Amino acid sequence: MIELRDIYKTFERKGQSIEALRGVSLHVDKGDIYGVIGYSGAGKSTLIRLVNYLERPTGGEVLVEGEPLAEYNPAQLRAAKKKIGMIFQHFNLLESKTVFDNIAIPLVLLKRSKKEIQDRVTELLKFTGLEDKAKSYPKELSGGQKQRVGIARALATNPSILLCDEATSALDPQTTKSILELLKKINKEYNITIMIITHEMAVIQQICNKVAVMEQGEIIEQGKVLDVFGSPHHPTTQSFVQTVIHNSVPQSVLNTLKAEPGRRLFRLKFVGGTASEPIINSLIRRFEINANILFANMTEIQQTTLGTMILQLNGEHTVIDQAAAFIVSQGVEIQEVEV
Ligand SMILES: Nc1ncnc2c1ncn2[C@@H]1O[C@H](COP(=O)(O)OP(=O)(O)OP(=O)(O)O)[C@@H](O)[C@H]1O
Repeated sequence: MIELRDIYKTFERKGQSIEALRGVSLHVDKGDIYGVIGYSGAGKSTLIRLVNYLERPTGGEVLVEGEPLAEYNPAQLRAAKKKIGMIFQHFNLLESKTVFDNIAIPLVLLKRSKKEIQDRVTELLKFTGLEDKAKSYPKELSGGQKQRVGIARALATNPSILLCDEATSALDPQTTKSILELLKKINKEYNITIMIITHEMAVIQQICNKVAVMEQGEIIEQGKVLDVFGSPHHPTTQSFVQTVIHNSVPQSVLNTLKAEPGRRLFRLKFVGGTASEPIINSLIRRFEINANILFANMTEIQQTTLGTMILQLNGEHTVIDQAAAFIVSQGVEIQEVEV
């Protein structure tokens, strides 16, 4: 659907070269909600702007639905771009036009008939929950409503891809949630593939099925959201994941544990069904150990429960080893934490 092959992008400014992207490859399948996350300056905006050819790569290939955009003449490129809608952090609405007219802009540019424009805009106003705002001006709308207008405008030409550039960064958490729900609905009901860039892991958690983590122009980790959240490898990914899944033991607790020899600490990870199994109960019944749950947390990602637990086990060394092996046999990942 969208393929970036070994993309390089260098900006030249005041005699200086800035390498915004360095060998980025990624593949977005039809139906994906693909999230790209990274700190400021990682290269996310540059990357998403390459997909609809607002930027051209210095090296590498961009394929959208198999089409090599670099080889297209301007007319072909315009036709290809019709399949791609885009929404922005600051909405980019025309203040002098009503909501209806803002949504109609892409259709007017394509010289569609009045009737067609009326029908399509009316449908989109309904879909985005803006029926009563058709005659309002952007300055009369809340941030969430403005973004709904931006979304309706992006959908006007029936695109197959929707690109979202920090679409919820200017919104409060509740409004963010409702906009993300709308994006999910667009993905499901209109079967539109979505690519979203963000610096908030909560956005990835709420709607994406796949994620790529960027740092300094490179993708440092990518995969299914559940896999990346469950086992983040790179320290930057780990720190993003920690913003939504708190699984580290506070230093003050670690300090008290140091004074207790013979006790060992483990981090457990439960995925899906194992999260609801009474494993700790079985553990205490089977082995001569004491178990102390220091921390436990459950998160839902892609309709799957991901649980983490910090468990302190007290008993004989070999018995604790057996208990740990039992936990593994129950399909739970376990890792000893050094204190
Ligand atoms: N038009 C440009 N001219 C020169 N340098 C640019 C240009 N656009 C981006 N850059 C540089 O490329 C790098 C990546 O920028 P980019 O905006 O893609 O990052 P980002 O991850 O989207 O960051 P942010 O979240 O702050 O927007 C930065 O060092 C930036 O200064």
